[in-house]
Amino acid sequence: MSEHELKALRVRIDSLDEKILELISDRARCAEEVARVKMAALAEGEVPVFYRPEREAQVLKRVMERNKGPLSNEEMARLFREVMSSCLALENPLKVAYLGPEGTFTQAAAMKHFGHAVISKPMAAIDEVFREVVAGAVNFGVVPVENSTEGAVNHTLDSFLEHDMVICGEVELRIHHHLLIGDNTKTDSITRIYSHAQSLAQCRKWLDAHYPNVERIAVASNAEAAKRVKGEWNSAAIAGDMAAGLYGLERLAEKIEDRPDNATRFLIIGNQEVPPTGDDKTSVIVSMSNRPGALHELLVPFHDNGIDLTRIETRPSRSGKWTYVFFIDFIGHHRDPLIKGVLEQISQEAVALKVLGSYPKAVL
Ligand SMILES: O=C(O)C(=O)C[C@]1(C(=O)O)C=C[C@@H](O)C=C1
Repeated sequence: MSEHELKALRVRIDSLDEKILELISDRARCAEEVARVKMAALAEGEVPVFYRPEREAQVLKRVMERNKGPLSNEEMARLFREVMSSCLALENPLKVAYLGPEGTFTQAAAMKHFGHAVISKPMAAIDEVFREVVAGAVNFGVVPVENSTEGAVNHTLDSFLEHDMVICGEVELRIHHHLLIGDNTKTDSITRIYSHAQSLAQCRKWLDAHYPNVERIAVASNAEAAKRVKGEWNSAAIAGDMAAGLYGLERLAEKIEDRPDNATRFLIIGNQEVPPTGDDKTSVIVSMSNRPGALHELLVPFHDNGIDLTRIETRPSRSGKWTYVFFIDFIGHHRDPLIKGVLEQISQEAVALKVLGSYPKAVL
């Protein structure tokens, strides 16, 4: 390509950027107007709701449907995600707590869901994320709930039994683990590998094949593992891109997870009910009496009404030894008449039924 051609293309890019800049500013001014309208419509004592996950899901879906390339739908939606995040911050910046410390996959999930224009607060444990939301110190919390290789995150499920919380959204994140080392690491003398227990489990086969005799040490988070490696010459960590970047570590081996489709699902918890979008999921907790056929009775109404169950998990209940509660996720919104009917049917048979929330299916 000649210098002349390159120059001409850059002039075109500059002119397009000016237009994009103007359009983004117009959009931001529109969001400011939206905030004004929302405030004006408030009844006395009513609290304004600036964040509208159902609307955000619609905006992102529309972008993906209309996108003609060359950028992929996901890439384009990510750009709009950030534009919307900045527009919302103009209306009212959100405070979001997540399972920290900085550099965890949960932080990456929080950024994927809310964009970067939020005030984020790392918490030391899942239960603390719940408490922070209950106390009203933040608007929303982000916690992991299941991994495609290792299954349920029991701390999160159990926290729902203790706190009254609304699930306002879900995020799915592809999890890629790397073996990370610091500037001082002697690669032929590695005697210990740090990571979170779930990540060690997700890379078990790779570790058996490549580092069979190296001690595996479970620590509180992948970010904590990365932090430790910085000060030790004989250790490595298993963690993701965010932790590697944060602590300036090098990738000795990339994408070492045993399953290439390894993914984790996270939930957004808050106090805000989310209206239907037409493409929603609902999560409920049900406890049944301990008698033969109880689980069958619970599942029949879903089957009879053709409702798609996406997940069912059992946890010990807090009310007695060998009694259980079921966490069930299914497609639909609890305000849909069909779902309403099914939930009424179930509550007649159940000891207790609690709707944890209906929320838009993950868009990205
Ligand atoms: O439509 C709204 O209610 C807005 O506040 C605007 C907007 C946006 O930028 O599109 C911003 C924040 C909301 O979470 C949803 C959408």
